[in-house]
Amino acid sequence: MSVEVYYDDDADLGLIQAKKVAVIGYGSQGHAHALSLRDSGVDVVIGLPAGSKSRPKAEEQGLRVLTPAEAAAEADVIMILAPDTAQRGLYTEAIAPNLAPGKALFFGHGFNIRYDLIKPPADVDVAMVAPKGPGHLVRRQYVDGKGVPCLVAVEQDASGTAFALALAYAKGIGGTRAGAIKTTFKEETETDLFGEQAVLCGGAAALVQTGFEVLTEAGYAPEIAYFECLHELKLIVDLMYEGGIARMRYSVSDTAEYGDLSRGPRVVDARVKEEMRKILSEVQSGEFAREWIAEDDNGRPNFAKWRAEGAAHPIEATGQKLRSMMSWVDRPITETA
Ligand SMILES: NC(=O)C1=CN([C@@H]2O[C@H](COP(=O)(O)OP(=O)(O)OC[C@H]3O[C@@H](n4cnc5c(N)ncnc54)[C@H](OP(=O)(O)O)[C@@H]3O)[C@@H](O)[C@H]2O)C=CC1
Ligand SMILES: CC[C@](O)(C(C)=O)C(=O)O
Ligand SMILES: [Mg+2]
Ligand SMILES: [Mg+2]
Repeated sequence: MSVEVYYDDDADLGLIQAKKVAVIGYGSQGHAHALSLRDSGVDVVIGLPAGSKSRPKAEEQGLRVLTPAEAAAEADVIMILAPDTAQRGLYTEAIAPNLAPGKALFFGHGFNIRYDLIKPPADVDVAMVAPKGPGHLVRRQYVDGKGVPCLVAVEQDASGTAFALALAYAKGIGGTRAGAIKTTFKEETETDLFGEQAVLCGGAAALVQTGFEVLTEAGYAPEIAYFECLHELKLIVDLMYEGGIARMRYSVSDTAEYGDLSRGPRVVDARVKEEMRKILSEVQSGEFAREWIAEDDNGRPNFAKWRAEGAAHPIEATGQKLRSMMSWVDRPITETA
C-alpha cells in the first residue's frame, strides 16, 4: 500500500490566507502553528482561558489573544491545540456553541475524534494537520526554511474542500516543505500513540536509562555511562535520520556493527516484540485512552509519581553537569524558534 505525499507545489496557501484561524492553546504545537501561520500571511487569533499562563507569551509575540469561546466565534478555522485530556471539556464549553455551518474544526492529533470524546455536528469540516515532531522543532525548522513532515486527514468533508484547506494549513506551518501524507484520524492516532509509547519516548527513554543503570551498577563512571548511552545516541540517530540504519552501520566500526547485528536482537527480543504488540492492542481497543482519561480525571497521581521518579534518576544530574560544559548542546526551548 503506497501513501499519497503532498509538497509545497500541491498546496494553495491562498485557501488558508482567505480564512481567519483560531489557534486554541499556545503550548508546544500552538505557538509553532500560530507564529508560522502568521509569518505565512494568515490572519491568526489565539484562544486561551483568562488565567492561562501562556497568555503573556502569546501577547509578547504580538498575537491577539481572546478566550477560546471568543476566538472560536470569530474564526472560520478552529485548530484545537490544547492538551488532549482538556479538549472534550473545552469543546463542550467554548467551541461547540460557536460552530456554524461552513466552519472548520482542525486537530493536531486525532485522539478526541478517534475515541469519540468529541462529536462535531455534520455541517462543519473536521480535519487534522499533525506534525510528526515536537512543536518547538516545528517552529525552528520553519524559521530555518525547512519543515517537519505532517499527517493530514479529513474526518468530515461538509464543504467539499476540507482536504485542500488542510493542505493549505500544512503549507502555512512548513509541513509541505518536507511532505504531507494523507491518512485517517484512526491511522494517525493509533500509530502516533504506539510510536511515542513503544519507540520514541517510552522505548527510547527506558533503553537509555537501563543501559546507564547497567554500566553504573557495574562500577563504571556515570559520566562515561552518560556519554555512551545518551549523548552518543543522538549522533547515532542523526546518521539514521540522514541515511537510514544502513548509513549508521556504514559509519560505525565493523566491531560495532558486528555487536549491533549479533546483540541487538537479544536486547529487543521476541518478548519485547510481544509487549509492543500488547501496547498496540491497548491503543487499538481504546484501553489506553480510557486509562489516560481516567488518570487525568483523577488528578494524575501516577503521572506525577512517575514524572518525579524520572526527574530523580541519576542520569539527569550527571547529564546536567556534563551539558553545562557544552554550550552548543543545551539550546533553550523558546516560543520563537
Ligand atoms: N507536543 C507536541 O509536539 C505534539 C503535540 N501534538 C498534539 O497537539 C496538541 C497540543 O499538545 P501540546 O502542544 O503538547 O500541548 P501543551 O501542553 O504544550 O500546551 C497546551 C496549551 O493549551 C493551553 N490550555 C490548557 N488547557 C486549555 C483549555 N481548557 N483551553 C484552552 N487552552 C488550554 C495551555 O495553556 P496553559 O499555559 O495555561 O497551561 C497551553 O498553552 C495535542 O493534541 C497533542 O497530542 C501533536 C504532535 C506533537
Ligand atoms: C513523539 C511524541 C509526540 O507524538 C510528538 C512530538 O510527535 C507527542 O505527542 O508529543
Ligand atoms: Mg507524534
Ligand atoms: Mg503524540
